Amino acid sequence: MQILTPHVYWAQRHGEIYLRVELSDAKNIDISLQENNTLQFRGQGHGAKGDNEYVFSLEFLEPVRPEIKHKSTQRQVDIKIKKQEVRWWDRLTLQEKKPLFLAPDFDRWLDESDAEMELQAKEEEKINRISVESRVRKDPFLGLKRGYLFMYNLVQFLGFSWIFVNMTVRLFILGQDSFYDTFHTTADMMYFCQMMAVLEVINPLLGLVKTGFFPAMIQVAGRNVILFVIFGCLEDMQNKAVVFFVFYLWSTIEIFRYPFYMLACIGNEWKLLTWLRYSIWIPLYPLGVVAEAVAVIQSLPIFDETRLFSLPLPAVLGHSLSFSYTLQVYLVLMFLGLFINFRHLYKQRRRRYRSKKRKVH
Ligand SMILES: CCCCCCCCCCCCC[C@@H](O)CC(=O)SCCNC(=O)CCNC(=O)[C@H](O)C(C)(C)COP(=O)(O)OP(=O)(O)OC[C@H]1O[C@@H](n2cnc3c(N)ncnc32)[C@H](O)[C@@H]1OP(=O)(O)O
Repeated sequence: MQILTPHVYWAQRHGEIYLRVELSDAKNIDISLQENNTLQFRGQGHGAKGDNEYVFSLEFLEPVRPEIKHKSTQRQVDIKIKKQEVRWWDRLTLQEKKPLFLAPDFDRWLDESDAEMELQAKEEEKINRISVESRVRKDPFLGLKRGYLFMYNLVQFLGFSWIFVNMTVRLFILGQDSFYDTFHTTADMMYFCQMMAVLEVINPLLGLVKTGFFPAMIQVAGRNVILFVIFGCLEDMQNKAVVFFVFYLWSTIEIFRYPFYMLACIGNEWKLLTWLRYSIWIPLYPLGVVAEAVAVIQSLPIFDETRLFSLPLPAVLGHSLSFSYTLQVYLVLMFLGLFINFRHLYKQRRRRYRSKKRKVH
């Protein structure tokens, strides 16, 4: 039997070296690490020169640990060696000239920065796993909390779906005429959903969800001002077309957001739904704010006329201060709120897609 050298392919990570020896059906494999940090391989199998005994040795650039793992498959022998120190090597062998039988393993090859990202992702995954495990262990009410959130999201989903379907069907049947009685046909359900939405401000305070308190507060307070003060208190506003646009924009986002949360509660994800949840706010949010601003502007003369919620003033300053002035300040706050929440949602979107990308590597 001739003694030959097999083709060997290599790749590294910060902590390990991977060797792939092109030897199929290998047997009598003997791998050892010599004192001079040299790996000796001997084995019989089918290589480039047919069935033979194949041998090679590699003196590593830096010290490696003596425990060497290997696995022989029908196609190859995989060897995993741990580096003594976790760091990137410039090359594999001490001798600068690469042995002829050695080549990079492009199936496993990563350059240093990619390997660093992989390492970071693994580390993050480990930390996440540990924190999830410790949360599960520490929190005996986790099941109850998830159940509550699931039910909350389900109820909101059903509520907003009802509004959305109702408005869509009416739009198809009645056309533009449906704009003017949106409030009378859907307001009760919208009142219910928006009252329930107050829980979205309470949930982060109780630590039930990771949402920021301020973005949730801006969102819920902003909508409730429009629904309960502008539409709810002014009958003249209730049959305006703007109600249709406001309700339609609100319910369009929510029929995707709540099912997304429901799936998250049961540890599931549907990629298309995730994309919709983290994308359609981009056109909808500014449109929603514009629709709400139109509603506020349309309500200003009505508040001036009816003097509803006007602030009594001392006689020298006039009769009373119309609520429309408060609403003009609110109009400015609305665009500030738009800016804060747009930035928040943009960050949430980036966070979601950045961590997803890392997981893929
Ligand atoms: C200071 C005084 C202010 C007074 C107000 C003055 C200004 C008001 C102006 C307001 C303008 C509002 C305009 C608006 O009404 C117009 C519209 O809505 S138009 C329609 C489009 N709208 C939208 O797209 C907004 C929809 N709303 C939201 O997205 C949220 O309400 C918001 C708080 C803005 C952001 O949500 P969140 O921070 O929660 O982001 P995530 O969805 O990524 O969630 C973070 C993690 O928490 C988990 N989570 C959150 N909620 C739940 C839940 N209910 N159940 C289960 N899990 C939940 C979620 O899964 C995420 O977890 P992970 O990171 O692990 O994935």
